[in-house]
Amino acid sequence: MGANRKPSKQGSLRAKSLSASRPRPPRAALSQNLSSKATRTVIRKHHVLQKQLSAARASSDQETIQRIETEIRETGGLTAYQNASLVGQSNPRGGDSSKLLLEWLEADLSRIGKSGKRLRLLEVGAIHPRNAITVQSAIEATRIDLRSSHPDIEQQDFMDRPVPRSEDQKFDILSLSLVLNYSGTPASRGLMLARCAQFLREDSSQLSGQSLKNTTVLIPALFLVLPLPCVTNSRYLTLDHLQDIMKALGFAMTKCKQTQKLSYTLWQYHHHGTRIESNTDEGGRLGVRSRRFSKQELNPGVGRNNFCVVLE
Ligand SMILES: C[S@@+](CC[C@H](N)C(=O)[O-])C[C@H]1O[C@@H](n2cnc3c(N)ncnc32)[C@H](O)[C@@H]1O
Repeated sequence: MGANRKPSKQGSLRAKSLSASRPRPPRAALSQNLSSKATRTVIRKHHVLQKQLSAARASSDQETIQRIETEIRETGGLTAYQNASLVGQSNPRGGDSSKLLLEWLEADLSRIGKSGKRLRLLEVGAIHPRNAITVQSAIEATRIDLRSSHPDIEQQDFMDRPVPRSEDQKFDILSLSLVLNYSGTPASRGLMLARCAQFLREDSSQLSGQSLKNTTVLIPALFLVLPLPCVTNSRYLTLDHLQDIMKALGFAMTKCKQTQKLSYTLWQYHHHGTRIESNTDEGGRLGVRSRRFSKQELNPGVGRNNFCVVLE
């Protein structure tokens, strides 16, 4: 599917909470005594506590920080959250989101595969080391997560990962599937998106061994998966607004798919975003200023959620 600024479900007035967007768990989960209701409760509770923790940290409220940290521990912490999320990666729920990423990148992958080279991919928020990407020989994957459940997953906060200093250390593909919505504040989400740009190669065309100009090339690319209500039922974010933010960071949306629960998008990185705009001061001197996106009510109404991304 090609880029589509207004997919059919965009702007739907049906009120949906973010937690309702979590896909239902498979039978296997039920046999592990993790009912669909329990799964949703664990995920929702963890998100609420993370958000409260971010707010408490922002105001340096030590007492509240300690209380919330204790509550997170007592409710099973990141381990319980990841287990509940793993249920969502199973086939009955729609499965592993990386399958769609590979489908979208099929042409690029086949070209790269023929050249004998490999694309570098960074998967942020990898709760499991095996997914569709594992069996794709044209991809060399690096996996990170706040909590690693396997030796093939590096335990690391993406926000603390050192920014690559050379093009060689950068990636052709970044995957953030259900990770941006984990970030607790609008500003931290903006920072996370801005950070993605710093990890992507400015030009992936050298990989094919020949010029890729005049062909459909989607890399370097960011694969972003969000719960659908983040972009269809938020007071502060729409897909159009997200595209404006991403454009300022140097990204253009090339693919978009929306299911009942999730929004999948692919963004090609163009390196020169509009975030830094040239301007002149009163004396006519040329300077630069950073383009800002603040919290702005775009979609008023009851029953909406408050998911928001700002660029400060
Ligand atoms: C809901 S799970 C998503 C897992 C998987 N990507 C999927 O699509 O099903 C979110 C994961 O992202 C991880 N995560 C959130 N923020 C992160 C960050 N800043 N750096 C690394 N991992 C992060 C969490 O620890 C959690 O394991």
